[in-house]
Parts: sequence; C-alpha cells; structure tokens
Amino acid sequence: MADTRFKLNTGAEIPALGLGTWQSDTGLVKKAVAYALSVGYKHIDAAYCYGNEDEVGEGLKEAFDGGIKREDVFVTTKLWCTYHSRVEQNLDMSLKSLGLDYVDLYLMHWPVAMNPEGNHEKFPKHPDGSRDLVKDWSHIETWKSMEKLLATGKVKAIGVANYSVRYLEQLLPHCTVVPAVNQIENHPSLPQQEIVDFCKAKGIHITAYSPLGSTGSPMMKEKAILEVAEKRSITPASVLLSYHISRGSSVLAKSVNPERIKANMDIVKLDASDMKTLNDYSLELVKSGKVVRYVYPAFGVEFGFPDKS
Ligand SMILES: NC(=O)C1=CN([C@@H]2O[C@H](COP(=O)(O)OP(=O)(O)OC[C@H]3O[C@@H](n4cnc5c(N)ncnc54)[C@H](OP(=O)(O)O)[C@@H]3O)[C@@H](O)[C@H]2O)C=CC1
Ligand SMILES: O=C[C@H](O)[C@@H](O)[C@@H](O)[C@H](O)C(=O)O
Repeated sequence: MADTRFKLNTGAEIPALGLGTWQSDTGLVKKAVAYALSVGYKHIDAAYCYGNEDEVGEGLKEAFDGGIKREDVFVTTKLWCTYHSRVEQNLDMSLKSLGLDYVDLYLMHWPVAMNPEGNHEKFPKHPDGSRDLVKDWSHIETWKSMEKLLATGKVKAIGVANYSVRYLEQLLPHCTVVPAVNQIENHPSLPQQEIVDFCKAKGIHITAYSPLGSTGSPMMKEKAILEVAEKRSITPASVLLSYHISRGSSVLAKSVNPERIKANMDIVKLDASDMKTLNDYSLELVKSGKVVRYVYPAFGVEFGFPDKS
C-alpha cells in the first residue's frame, strides 16, 4: 500500500508516504534520499530551515542520473519564518540548493514571522533568549505572497503547516487559493481530530509529520501500538505509518538508515478493529488531557492548538 496516492484540491496527486529530512545529518541525507528513491519512495519532504537542502538536492540528482524521472517524484519544501516578507527569494534559495526548477508543494512552515534583520539568519533572538518575532506581521500577508508564486511555475501547489482551526478560520476568508495541504504533527497520541475534520471539510489534505514521535521514535513503545503490531504480525512502525493512510492522510517518516527506510514502506490496510484499538487509545488521552505533542518550538506564540490553549 506504500504506492497509495491522494488527490489534492489542485487535481495533482500526493504520494501517501514521504521521506522526512528534518535532523537528517549532512553526510547521510544524500544517501538516504537516493536510496529511498531507488527502492520506490516517490515523495521527499524538505525545508529551507533544515539546512540540508544542498545534500537533499545531491540525493535527488543521483536518483535522476540513475534514470528516475523528475515528474515521478513529489518534492515539498517550506518557507522559513525569517523570510515571510521575502517569499520568492526564499523559494529561489531552496530551488537552487535542491537543484530543481520547481517544487510540487511549497508550504508556509509556521504561521509566524521572525525578524529578517535580526541577529541570526534563521533563529534571531532577543537578549533574553526569546525568539525575535515580527509581532505585527500577519500570516495572511504571507499567504498572499505564496499565492503569487503559482503564476511563476516554480511551485505546483501551495499549502501550510502547523495550522490550527483558529488560524485556518482567520486565513480562509482571505484566500484566493485554498491551501492544498496542511502538514501537522499527527499520531495516535496527538490525533488532532478537530483539525483533521476541518481540513477534510474544506478540501485541504492532511500530511502527518513525526508519525513515530520524532527523535528516537518514542511512539513505537506505546501499548496500543504494540497490541496492534502483535495482532497483525507487523512492526510498530508499520502500525504508526499505516494509521494515517487509513485516515486518508499522507505521512512523512524520517530515517537515514537504509534498513529502516525500506522497512517504513511496509504499509498495510488496518482493519476496523485495529483502528478502534488506536482510536480508543487516542480518545482516552484526549479525555484525560494527556495528548503528547513532540514538536513545539519556543516561538512563544499561541498557535490555537487545543492541547496548548
Ligand atoms: N512541518 C513541520 O513543522 C515539521 C515537519 N516534519 C517533517 O516530518 C518528517 C518526519 O518527522 P520527524 O520529526 O523527523 O520524526 P519521525 O516520527 O519520522 O521519527 C524519526 C525518528 O525515528 C527513527 N526511525 C525512523 N524509522 C524507524 C524505524 N522503522 N524503526 C525505528 N526507528 C525509526 C529515526 O531514526 P533513524 O534516522 O536513525 O532511522 C528518527 O530518530 C521530518 O523529517 C520532516 O520532514 C517534522 C516535524 C515538523
Ligand atoms: O519541521 C520541523 C520543525 O518545525 C522545525 O523546523 C522547528 O521545530 C525548528 O527547528 C524550530 O526550532 O522552530
């Protein structure tokens, strides 16, 4: 089932499984990308902020030199927060590093702008250590610039990441183009049902990030996951990745290890009783206020996530 695809509101298809590249060390990520594409991945998730797009680009080049066609790979990258007032410039920087003339999807990485003239190119800070934000900058302004990119041919689709219902409700009335995707942290310990349902109703596809619980894959030790894995004789990683495909979402798994990259393609159709076990586990966490969000950078901003409000 790793070859499942979902239709975007642009008419294009997004391959259900993507290779993540956040925290993929330089020296390893070129091989990871080239290897993943050689064994059948069709979707690579990158970001300017990850600082490794040059190497991701080298991995893509190796794959293209080996005969894989550009049009058969779905490449996503993201606008970083210090570039909200310079959207096309940041896209051009990513395209140059990736060695591409277009990306399939360009996302606003977080709906918050950081000072483009601060004391660091990506993570400007105030003397007290807090992030140097442009507090009066609206993410709607950024989206307007993202919409203009479509006419350049440098992006096939545009979308957002880390948007809550609250932020989408602010954005949608001002959109000429509805985001194709909202990329969010999602796994049975953070089901985010309200945003998943809201996006579905608006025709916005969900891509799940950190499906294994991010660094060190802590979700793989959760009892409900182990229970389904044992019952189906599959790995916990397979349960965690398959869960999203059953929910109609695409999913990104990061690995720089060839065995794990290959193993993560083992996506199966979970049945109703498997999904019930996982959903009951999620509901219990939601009811007791114990959902777990692994990725919550210190922006000091209220993003409208129900678990953080
Ligand atoms: N839009 C956004 O703000 C965000 C987007 N993302 C995107 O989503 C991707 C995935 O999320 P990420 O946070 O990286 O975390 P994941 O949930 O993909 O987990 C990655 C961790 O799991 C390990 N791992 C991977 N596969 C296996 C396996 N089969 N068995 C055991 N361990 C495994 C990896 O180690 P190893 O490499 O050694 O295998 C790494 O430590 C990111 O890389 C990025 O592309 C992520 C966070 C935020
Ligand atoms: O995509 C992954 C994450 O969003 C990552 O880009 C952020 O967590 C960033 O490191 C930050 O500290 O703001």
